[in-house]
Amino acid sequence: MLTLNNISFSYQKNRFILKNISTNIDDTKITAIAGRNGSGKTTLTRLVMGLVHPNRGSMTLDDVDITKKEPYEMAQYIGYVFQNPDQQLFASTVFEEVAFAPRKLGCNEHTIKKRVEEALKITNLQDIIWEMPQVLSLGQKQRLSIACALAAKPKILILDEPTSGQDCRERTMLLRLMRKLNAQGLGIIMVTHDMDILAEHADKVIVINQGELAFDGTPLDLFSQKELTLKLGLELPEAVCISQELGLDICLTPMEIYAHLHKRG
Ligand SMILES: Nc1ncnc2c1ncn2[C@@H]1O[C@H](COP(=O)(O)OP(=O)(O)OP(=O)(O)O)[C@@H](O)[C@H]1O
Repeated sequence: MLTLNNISFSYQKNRFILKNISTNIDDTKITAIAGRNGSGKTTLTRLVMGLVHPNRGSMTLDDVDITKKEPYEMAQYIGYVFQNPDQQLFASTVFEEVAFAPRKLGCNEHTIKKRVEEALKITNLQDIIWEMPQVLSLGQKQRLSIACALAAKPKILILDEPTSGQDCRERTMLLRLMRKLNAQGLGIIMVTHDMDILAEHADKVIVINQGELAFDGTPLDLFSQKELTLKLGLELPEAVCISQELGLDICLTPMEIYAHLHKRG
C-alpha cells in the first residue's frame, strides 16, 4: 500500500501546487489520476518517484517511510514512464537501454541479461533487441520505456498519459499490456485525460483540482455524479452518456451496455 499523509508541495516559495493530499493507493490495483491541465497530477507522481520532495506531510510504501528517498532508491519500488518517451531513452541499443536499471542496481551480467529478455518479451520487443531506440515508433518507444522500468522489478508502475499521440493499434496493445502486468501483480498508477480509458480500466480514481484532492473513489462513484464530474473539468465517458440516453443504469464500458440491453431483451 502506498500512503500519502497530508502532502503539500511548492516549487516556489508560498505557491503551493499540492495542498494537504491524503490517500491510499493499493499496489495491486489500477489507480487513475485525473484533473484539469496544470492541476498538479504530474507533480504528484514526481513526488512519489522522489524527483521532488514534499514541504509538508509524509509518504509510506508498505509502511516504509519514502518521504525523503531519492529517485535512484525509488526506482526499485516504482517505475516511471514519461509522457514523452524521448525524455528517458538515451542508450545506443534497446538491450543497453533496458539493461541500464539492473546494471545501476548492481546486478551481475547473467541477471541483467535475464531481466532484459523478460522485460522485452512481455512488452513484445524481443525482435528489436539490437535496434537503436531513437528510430522506433512512438508506441514501441512507450513499450520500451515500460520494459526499462520493469527491468528494475518495481512494485508499482506509473504511466503518465500512456496512450497520448498513439494510433488505435498501439493504444490497444498498450492497454492490454497494462492489464497483463496488473494481472501479474504489478500496481499501476496512470495519469490520464482520457475518461473512456479511465472508466474501462481503473479500479480507483483520484481527481486533483487546483492542487487539492477533489475526489477519491471508484469510476462508477465519480461518473454517477455528473455535475461534480463536469465541475472538475472532466468529460463523461462515451459509455456513460450512451447508457443514460438509453435509460439504462450507468455503464462504464460498451460491453456493460451490451449486457444490459441483452438482459432487457
Ligand atoms: N519545474 C517547475 N517549476 C515551477 N512550476 C512548475 C514546475 N513544473 C510544473 N509547475 C507548475 O505546477 C503546476 C502543476 O503542474 P503539473 O505538471 O503537475 O500539472 P498537470 O496536472 O500534470 O498538468 P497537465 O495535465 O497539463 O500535464 C502548474 O501550474 C505548472 O506550471
